[in-house]
Amino acid sequence: MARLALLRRSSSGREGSSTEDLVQWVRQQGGRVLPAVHLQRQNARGDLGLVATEAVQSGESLIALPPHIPLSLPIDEPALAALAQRVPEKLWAMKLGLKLLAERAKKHSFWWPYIHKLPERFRMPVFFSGDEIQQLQYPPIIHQVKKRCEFLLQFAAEDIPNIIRDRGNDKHPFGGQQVDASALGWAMAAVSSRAFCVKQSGESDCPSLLPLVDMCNHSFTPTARLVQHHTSSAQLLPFLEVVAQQDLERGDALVLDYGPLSNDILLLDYGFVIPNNPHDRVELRFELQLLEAACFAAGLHAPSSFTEPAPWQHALLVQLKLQGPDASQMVTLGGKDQVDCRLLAAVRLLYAEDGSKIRSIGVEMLQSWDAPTALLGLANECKVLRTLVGLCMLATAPFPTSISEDQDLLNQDEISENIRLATEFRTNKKQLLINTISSLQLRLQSLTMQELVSAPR
Ligand SMILES: C[S@@+](CC[C@H](N)C(=O)[O-])C[C@H]1O[C@@H](n2cnc3c(N)ncnc32)[C@H](O)[C@@H]1O
Repeated sequence: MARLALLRRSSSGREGSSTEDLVQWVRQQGGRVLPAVHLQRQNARGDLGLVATEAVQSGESLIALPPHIPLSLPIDEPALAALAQRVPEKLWAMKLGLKLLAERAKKHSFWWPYIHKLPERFRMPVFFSGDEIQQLQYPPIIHQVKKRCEFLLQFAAEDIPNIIRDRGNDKHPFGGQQVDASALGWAMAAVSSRAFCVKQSGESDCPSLLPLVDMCNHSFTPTARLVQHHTSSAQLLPFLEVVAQQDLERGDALVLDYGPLSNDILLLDYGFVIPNNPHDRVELRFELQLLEAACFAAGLHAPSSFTEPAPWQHALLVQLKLQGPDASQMVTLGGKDQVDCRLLAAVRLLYAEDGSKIRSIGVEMLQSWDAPTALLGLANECKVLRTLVGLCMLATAPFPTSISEDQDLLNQDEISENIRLATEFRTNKKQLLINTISSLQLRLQSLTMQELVSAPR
């Protein structure tokens, strides 16, 4: 796969300028920034973040933006709008990214003080080399990264030249400047890692870049929150506000919760991962052959239903949308519930001898761990748990390195940032599977105890 060259920008960028410029610009534009709020460099890489330099009380307004400051859709220029229409809906960040690129190309863009403060490089895996992408070791994410790279390369090589040819050079969407796959990748990464969903006047949600607010880093235990006020554009303040979520001490970071995001999304869209992320999962495609292999891995004999489900079992798998024309076969391992509820129900029903009990308890209940006793009997539930453990073991197979090998690599100072990120990503996935195996085994132990207690003497 072709590597996207790192973007070179003509301006001096964020490294050459004061962190106060952006705060001053927001104030000049009618925004409010509490004097205690400061933009600071976080590390040698030049990453920025907001901190409180004095104590702040919970509920205090930290930043307030008027409605004209956010950079958001729609796109007014026809050539750019036509280009944005060619972007698939799920790559929404690219649509706003096109507008960001067009503004960056303008000599006197209103948003220049903001654009100039954006990072020059991003750490998302679309900027990795082919080998670094392979180091992620997790097929679903490798697939997504390759698709994004292909899109960027194709959009730069075909869609942009086609629009310029159709519309003429005088209506060039980027003011005559050449935009290659690397520049597109920069814009998509800038938007995906910084845009917030904001309600527009028509009440529809719209991704928007919020200058200064987007200098808040992420935490699942945030110290601040974003509040949107309903205001007409005639009213100046406040439109969007960052409010202290708790009392802040001098030196506390202003961190927002970006949402319940998995490490897949954090890596692809933000270029970082969170260890023990409660929203992370491992994805699998539901296939009976895989479940059969999981039985064997768990040392169980797979009943014939695993190769040929009875008609009533097939009907229930269709109802769970794991088989049939409307099937969506992606299921997950990990998280609070340990496994996808549809997967739990499927394994339970495949081990059941007849459908009468399931009909009485209902397919909803079959998907839940909440029943006080084993739903279809202790023997059934033990086999279900062992099969799910076997499935987790199989899910570790695509990872060629062990967690301890990953740790050894992470302990080396000289590894590149990309390899470090890829290794952190894959080791977290493996840890998630190990945690899931432990939780399932704990359930199994407690069931075995119940079985012993209830067994006739
Ligand atoms: C909305 S921006 C926040 C400001 C950013 N630090 C900057 O220098 O412009 C989001 C980016 O900040 C970084 N970031 C935010 N929260 C982070 C976290 N908890 N751990 C690591 N990086 C984080 C990531 O690079 C992410 O793409």
